[in-house]
Amino acid sequence: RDTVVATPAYSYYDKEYLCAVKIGTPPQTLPLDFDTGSADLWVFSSETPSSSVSMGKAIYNPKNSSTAKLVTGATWALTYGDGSSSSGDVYTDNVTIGGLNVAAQAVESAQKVSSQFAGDTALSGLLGLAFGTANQVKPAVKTFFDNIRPALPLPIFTVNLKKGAPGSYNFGYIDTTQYTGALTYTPVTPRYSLWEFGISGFSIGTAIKNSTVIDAVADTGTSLLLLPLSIVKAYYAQIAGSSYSTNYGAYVYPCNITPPDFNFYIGTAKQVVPGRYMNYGYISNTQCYGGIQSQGTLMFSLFGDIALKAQFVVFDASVPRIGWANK
Ligand SMILES: Cc1cc(CN)n(C)n1
Repeated sequence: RDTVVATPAYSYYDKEYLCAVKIGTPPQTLPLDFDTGSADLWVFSSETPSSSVSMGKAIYNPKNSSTAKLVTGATWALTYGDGSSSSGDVYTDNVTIGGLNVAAQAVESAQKVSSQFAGDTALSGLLGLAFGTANQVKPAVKTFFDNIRPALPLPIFTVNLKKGAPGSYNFGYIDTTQYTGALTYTPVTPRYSLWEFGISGFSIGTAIKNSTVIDAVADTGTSLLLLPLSIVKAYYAQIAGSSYSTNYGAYVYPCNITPPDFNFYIGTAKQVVPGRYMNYGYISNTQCYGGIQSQGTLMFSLFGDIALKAQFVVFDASVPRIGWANK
């Protein structure tokens, strides 16, 4: 069964989830951040300035791989929603995830990385799982999922991230033991080549449902749950002692309080993000960084890891559609 373990890095607050990916011959294993919010597979490599490569970080060295081939003239450059960036050139090489192997997968080698990546001692790159039309290589290359898709029994992958514990990405099948209740599907509109879907409403704690359609993107590469400011304000209004910290540019709350659940609705199905999942880390002895924050000027809400770790999610490219279940 083609599954790969997703281990939380900085597991106190689950900043990101990393999966072991084997690249080259003989295989070089790198921990990559699987990101449904982007479509490039890029890695720290022997071409990355050593000043940007933290001690002990696994890198890809194409010179040590008998199956590596430079893609002459191909280049890439990425800037993510949080302002981080990277760029470089491109090789093809053997890439294996779980039991799945792609012989000539485009592997984007970083010749430049921004300070956020240089300062991240855990990850060795990203593996994009958004739609291939978002790939930033010139000329464009295929994502791992697009390459492996014809070999899968079903054109899907599932995401089962967990709070402070390893979860899993499964390719081509649904493990029905990974969730409770029913899976509820809703269409995906890949307007921006992203896994963009509509939720039919939300509720805070035990309050009744607010029926309002919200445009959202499921993004495993984003740590938080980013929502419209009006909803964020209504949420923190339920937490005595919470406030907006201009210092952090974020809502914070007293760590000794368990926040209310945040519930979102897929059709009529209620999907729960438990309040105990909302602690994104201590910023002092008493104040904690909230897992729900404002989406600001973004044209959609971002359902990042704070929401995803409470759910079992099916990313189904056949329609496309996305399926949600509590667990
Ligand atoms: C590195 C990275 C990935 C993502 C989500 N797609 N962000 C916001 N930053």
